[in-house]
Parts: sequence; structure tokens; C-alpha cells
Amino acid sequence: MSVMIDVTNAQKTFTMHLQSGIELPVVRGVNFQVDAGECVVLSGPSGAGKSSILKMIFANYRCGGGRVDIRHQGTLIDIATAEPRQILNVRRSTIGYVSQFLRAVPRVATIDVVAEPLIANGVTRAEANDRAGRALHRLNIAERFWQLPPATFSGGEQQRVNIARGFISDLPILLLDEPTASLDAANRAVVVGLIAGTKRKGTAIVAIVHDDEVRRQIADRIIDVTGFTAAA
Ligand SMILES: Nc1ncnc2c1ncn2[C@@H]1O[C@H](COP(=O)(O)OP(=O)(O)OP(=O)(O)O)[C@@H](O)[C@H]1O
Repeated sequence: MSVMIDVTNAQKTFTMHLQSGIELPVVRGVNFQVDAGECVVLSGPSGAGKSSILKMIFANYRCGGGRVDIRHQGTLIDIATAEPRQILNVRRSTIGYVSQFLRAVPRVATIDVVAEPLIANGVTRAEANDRAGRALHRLNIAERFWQLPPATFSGGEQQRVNIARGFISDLPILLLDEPTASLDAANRAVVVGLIAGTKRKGTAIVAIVHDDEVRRQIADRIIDVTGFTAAA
């Protein structure tokens, strides 16, 4: 199995510049690897640092130390020290992040929100729309909604649009932050099926999931992040 994510001794401390520079250590000594086709679930109580670790892997948060190696086009790249342009390349073709909430450009139709990552990777508009439609259909978003912007959709509908967009590109690494939080049982099952199919294609997944049943269904390995929680 090839290692897709290799986190070595990573740490994160927030400096609160508006509060006299108070230092807030969150995690330290973060060490784990994720192989192709494997789903690792991060567990631990609220505030333990699960989302912070996910954001360090996506380079949304800068590591205070250590390495976060990502396999990008066959080569391991330390995303913790990568240049912004390299980070954008890695995000375009290697690593996707599905947050709990949809952040879409206002007034853009749902079908275009979902198709956009494919268009950015050079897929034709016709094929991108076709694949976006199939993804929306699978996630039970009725066709009459496809031309509407998702801003007025319910929380669960927006989350499903977000999932359709996040899974559409078949990227080699996916980070999932509570992908089923607002979903009913039927749609949770759809997402579990999507994750299983994505794993079979070799995607490495790191997920945060609070639902015990979903966690049991998707996790190959559970990492308790309290082992990395930094003492204040
Ligand atoms: N941008 C930030 N600025 C300052 N502190 C932050 C920031 N992001 C996270 N933290 C702090 O880091 C700690 C860990 O937060 P994080 O969101 O990673 O925890 P979590 O385990 O994902 O929690 P939850 O399950 O509640 O989402 C918290 O104490 C939080 O306040």
C-alpha cells in the first residue's frame, strides 16, 4: 500500500494577537499515516483538536512544527512548508476537503457549484454537467432544484450539495469534516456508500464523524486525538 498522508511530529499553537499574544497550544506530537484506500477516523471529545488536524493536512492552518507529507503526483510534498502555488496545485488535483457547511458563490446554480471542480480540471462543460447531475441525483437533490442557487436550501440539502461537489473529482485524498451531521438515515446511507466506493478506487480518507453507526461502517482505523492534545 502506498502512504498518501504521513504526519510526523506536527504541532499547532494558536497565538491570540488581540488578547496580548496569549498562546493556546492545541495539539503536539501528531504522528500517523494514511494509506491509499484506507479510511481513518479521528475521534476525541469536542475541542480535542480533530478539526485543527484536518485543517493542517489541508494547509488551512499552518503547522507550528513537524511535517505533513502528502503524495502529490507520485512525490511526497511537505504541505506544512509548501509554497502557496504548490498548495493550490495539490488542492486542485490531489486533496479535497468536505466541510460540514457549503460555502458557495452567491447566485451560482447548484449544478454549476457541483460541476465547478471538474471544469477547473479541464473537463468539458457537457461532461461536467452530466456527472454533476448524476451526483445530485444520487444524493436525492431533485432536478427542479438544480438551476437554483443553494443559498436557500435546507441545512441537509446544502450538505448534500457540498458532498456531491466534494466527491465528484475522484481525488486521491479526501478530508471529511462531519459529512453526515445534518442528514437523515437514508442520505447517511448514501454517503456511507459513496465513501465505500471512493475507498475501493484507492482514495485515502481522513474523517471526523460523531455518529457511532457511520463511524463503524466507514472506519478502517480510529485515531484518538486526545493522545496529541497539548496541555495548556
Ligand atoms: N482559528 C482558531 N483560533 C484560535 N483557537 C482555535 C482556532 N481553531 C481552533 N481553535 C481552538 O483549538 C481547540 C481545538 O479545536 P478543534 O476545532 O480542532 O477541536 P475539535 O476536536 O474538532 O472539536 P469539535 O468536535 O467541537 O469540532 C479549541 O480549543 C479551539 O478553541
